[in-house]
Amino acid sequence: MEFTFYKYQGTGNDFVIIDNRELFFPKENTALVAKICDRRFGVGADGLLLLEKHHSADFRMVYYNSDGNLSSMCGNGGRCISHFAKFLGIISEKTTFEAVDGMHEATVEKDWVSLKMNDVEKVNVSKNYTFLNTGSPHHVELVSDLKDVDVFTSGRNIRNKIYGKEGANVNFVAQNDDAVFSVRTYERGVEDETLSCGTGVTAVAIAMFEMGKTSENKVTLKTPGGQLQVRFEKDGLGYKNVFLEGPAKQVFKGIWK
Ligand SMILES: N[C@@H](CCC[C@H](N)C(=O)O)C(=O)O
Repeated sequence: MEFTFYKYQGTGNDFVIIDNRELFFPKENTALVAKICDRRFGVGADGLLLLEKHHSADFRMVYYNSDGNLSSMCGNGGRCISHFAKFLGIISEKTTFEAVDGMHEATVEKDWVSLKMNDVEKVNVSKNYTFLNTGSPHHVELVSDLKDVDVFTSGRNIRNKIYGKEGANVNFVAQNDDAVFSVRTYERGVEDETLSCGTGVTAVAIAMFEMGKTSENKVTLKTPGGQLQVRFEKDGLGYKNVFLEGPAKQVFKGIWK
């Protein structure tokens, strides 16, 4: 099977994106998705995104983790696919699209994408960590030695021992300044540390506000792959008008054979 694909990265979280408006892609073929995402036998990516037609919105986003399975919302993927929709001429600057967790709005200005995330209903703060869902489930834990954390081993243990079969993504965080945090994330479905996670940094920003670590509602998140901004409004027990903002880039185009 031969088809054109595009490779994108958003702060180092990388994706293969395919224009599937003609519905040619075999969506049930998880082995093919995993092979495309394999860094030695395929293109290599943290995930694969399909752009499809939608009856009322600009497009639909279908997201697979690199293990080949469909998953929950991907924030950096949402920013990259919005950039791709502009590249295809489906949208100009602003878009509304549907993802697995519902409708999203985004604005694309050159290689900078602002993505509206879903409202967060509640944040569970416990003694050693905070858990919340920003479209995907996230464990957030403050650490004193971020650069020395074994993200793979500790992240995998937490993902499996606390969250069981369904799992969760695990974010380790250090505070740099009042509204600046560094984050390293173990991603479920990639089963490794990635260079950045959009729903993860969104979860970190909100968790830090909820825990009283910052009083700012616009937070800078530094990841190993680059810098993102998250802004939000507190709304009762939850959060609304949550925006994830940062760079997204098309890095190459290829033919899968
Ligand atoms: N990289 C993503 C998160 C993708 C989903 C996650 N791996 C999961 O299965 O929960 C992001 O940028 O949000």
